[in-house]
Amino acid sequence: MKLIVGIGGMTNGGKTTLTNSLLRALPNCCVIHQDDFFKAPLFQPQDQIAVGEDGFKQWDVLESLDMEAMLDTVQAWLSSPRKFARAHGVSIQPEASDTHILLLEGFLLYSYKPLVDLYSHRYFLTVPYEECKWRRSTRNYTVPDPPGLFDGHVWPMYQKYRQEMETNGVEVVYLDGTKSREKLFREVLEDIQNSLLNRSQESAPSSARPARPQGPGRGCGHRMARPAASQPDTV
Ligand SMILES: Nc1ncnc2c1ncn2[C@@H]1O[C@H](COP(=O)(O)OP(=O)(O)O)[C@@H](O)[C@H]1O
Ligand SMILES: NC(=O)c1ccc[n+]([C@@H]2O[C@H](COP(=O)(O)O)[C@@H](O)[C@H]2O)c1
Ligand SMILES: [Mg+2]
Repeated sequence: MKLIVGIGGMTNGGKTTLTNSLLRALPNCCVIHQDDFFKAPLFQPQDQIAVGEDGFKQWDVLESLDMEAMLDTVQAWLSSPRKFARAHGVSIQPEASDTHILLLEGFLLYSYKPLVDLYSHRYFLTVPYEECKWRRSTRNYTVPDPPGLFDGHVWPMYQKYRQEMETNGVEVVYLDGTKSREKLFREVLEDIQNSLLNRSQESAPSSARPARPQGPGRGCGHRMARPAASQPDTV
């Protein structure tokens, strides 16, 4: 069984933190970070990040990422998760050797069409504008934010891509990034574990299947919904 889990959402929503915790807890789990696909490799002055009319380098647009290369990496995992795991130093747990999980983590995961239907789960972390801006001001990116980048480029691009995602009807599970790290981790871990359980029961012979629990409360999968206007960002 192969599961591709997207940990997406806004910059500084807590994606990398959550992903690292899940990576340690899930069996046979590999990760691909979208940040590794910026068209600006470290220590390479000739990067391909355009400068916009606003004067800012356009880091937060899809064209600044080599999404074809990211897709190729996902395809490599899909064609042989064992080989991929071995190459990335992930050892296969014998008691779960048929389960393979790939975490995709990044701020524009659901805006690239060839990837959108490959996810088994699409999570989307958000925090309010003020919290996002504050967290961002404490970060040290490889290329430091110039003054005004957040309000002039980062936030408007976040709003544009999220709006597009909603207009295109991409279904995501929203996660409140102001919850504690532990709470978010438990919530998502439980959700993924439930779907592993459900899938293994579905593939088992019907005589061997235990009865399923009824009603809500099985993880947070029931909150998978079309993005609605009830998810505003407080600016
Ligand atoms: N649940 C949380 N509550 C409070 N702060 C958090 C939480 N998750 C992450 N952070 C902090 O927010 C900042 C951004 O987290 P990070 O995981 O790097 O976000 P992202 O990858 O979405 O940009 C870091 O300083 C991190 O320690
Ligand atoms: N990794 C890099 O090379 C690099 C450089 C400049 C800006 N960034 C920023 O990284 C952000 C995405 O990463 P986070 O979602 O972890 O914040 C984008 O908002 C972008 O502005 C990354
Ligand atoms: Mg990150």
